[in-house]
Amino acid sequence: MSRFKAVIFDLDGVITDTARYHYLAWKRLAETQGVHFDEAFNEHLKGIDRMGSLELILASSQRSYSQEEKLALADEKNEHYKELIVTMSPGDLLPGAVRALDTCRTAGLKIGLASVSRNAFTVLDRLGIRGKFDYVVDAATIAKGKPDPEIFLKAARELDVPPAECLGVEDAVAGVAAIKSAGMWALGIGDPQTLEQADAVIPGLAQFDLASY
Ligand SMILES: O=P(O)(O)OC[C@H]1O[C@@H](O)[C@H](O)[C@@H](O)[C@@H]1O
Ligand SMILES: [Mg+2]
Repeated sequence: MSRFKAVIFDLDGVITDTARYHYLAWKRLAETQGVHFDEAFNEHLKGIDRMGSLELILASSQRSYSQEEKLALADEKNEHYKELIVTMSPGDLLPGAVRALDTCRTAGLKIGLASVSRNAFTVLDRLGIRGKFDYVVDAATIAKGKPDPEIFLKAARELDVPPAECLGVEDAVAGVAAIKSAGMWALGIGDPQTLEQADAVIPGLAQFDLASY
């Protein structure tokens, strides 16, 4: 038995290691603009939507950019990202991901996906797990990205479960903040010091233990 009625998962960095591909694509883009980019800076971009991430990168640039130039740079990054994910397959599911989803299903919980990535449906299809979700938020319908709670609240509403009975799972600082401001219980994936706002933190879904939350 679980005290939750729904579990809402993030995708990138939780279910599959696309966080790595976003990192590589942003790093290349940043370097073409003369902006230094490393893992520490990337940590601030996790969970942030495409244009928001670009703004953070360009804030360190010497020059200013028109809106048209920004859209072109965002497209360039996305084309590179799409090249990186083209070979993805079910073999790219992170350890424990399918078991975690199946555990929630067996326990009778509803399962949602709250990713701000506009590539989320493509990634789910490549991983072969789209059918495991009761509801997947379409990032294109979200006005405010994480850390705003909008995406998690939308998932809860569509799943017809009150936020207080939802467990959110996230690898990003902005994502954990979004879960908490949605009034949900937050399970962090990664480093407890980085994800200090989470209610509990595990290294990965291989350690997911629904009964203990
Ligand atoms: O560019 P996309 O695929 O719409 O992704 C937007 C964001 O999606 C999030 O899931 C990632 O953590 C971010 O790194 C990424 O920028
Ligand atoms: Mg993530």
